[in-house]
Amino acid sequence: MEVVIAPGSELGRLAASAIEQLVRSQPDAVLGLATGSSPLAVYDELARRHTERGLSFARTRAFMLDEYVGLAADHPERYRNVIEKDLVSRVDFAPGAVRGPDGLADDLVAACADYEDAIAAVGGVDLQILGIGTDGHVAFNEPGSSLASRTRIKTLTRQTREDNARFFGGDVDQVPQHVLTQGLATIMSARHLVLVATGKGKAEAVHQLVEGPVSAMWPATVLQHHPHVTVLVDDAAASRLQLAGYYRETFASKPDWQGL
Ligand SMILES: N[C@@H]1[C@@H](O)[C@H](O)[C@@H](COP(=O)(O)O)O[C@@H]1O
Repeated sequence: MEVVIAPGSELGRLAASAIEQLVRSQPDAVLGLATGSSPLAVYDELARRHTERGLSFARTRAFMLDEYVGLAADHPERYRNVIEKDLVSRVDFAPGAVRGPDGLADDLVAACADYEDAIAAVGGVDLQILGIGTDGHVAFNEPGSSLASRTRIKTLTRQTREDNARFFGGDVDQVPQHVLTQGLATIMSARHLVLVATGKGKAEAVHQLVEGPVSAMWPATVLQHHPHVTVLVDDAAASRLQLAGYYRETFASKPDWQGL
């Protein structure tokens, strides 16, 4: 696991560079997209590179991590609509190239299985962008999630609904209780995981993710078993890391050509 501690403004550029390198060398790459505030700087930077440098996603496919169950098709907080606004509408993905779990399906269990099949059918995700919840969830894999889980229905914790209430006018009761989410094993199948976390509120989750014991109580800790993980954090999110000095030194002495 590589930990990079850098100013918030730099984190988006680092993640975007990893994506640019992948997409330029492999235009039909498969990306994994996350919603939430953490990846926004990455998406802003990708949109800028698309406009200014001609970075194209015309042959790239993408899969989203998760979706609320039951939000109307035109609800602004439906993750499919959020990613459309934050990234898809600003670059040049082909129609239908970006997919998410169908939180409006009549048969949610079948929709989860179909989603797993769709990811497998394109050969899996090459680079997955991730955020992390204050309770250590990734996607919507809440504490207690099986470390071997696949895409399925989950019930959100009160904590996550309170954290996400800011997107629903501050009203926690408007945040759906149920979601469809890629499982931890689904996420672990991606070839490169790039997790972005900023702010003091994420410091304990980041400490557990990088330095804690692997446990379903902090679902993100399963990433310690993945061979290629990049954790991009600002100073505040890094503030509880015990080996912060070592991570800083390691990154400072890394040759440029190595990439993330
Ligand atoms: N399902 C999403 C996660 O994918 C995201 O990583 C997390 C953190 O969100 P944010 O980046 O807004 O703090 O919360 C949400 O619940």
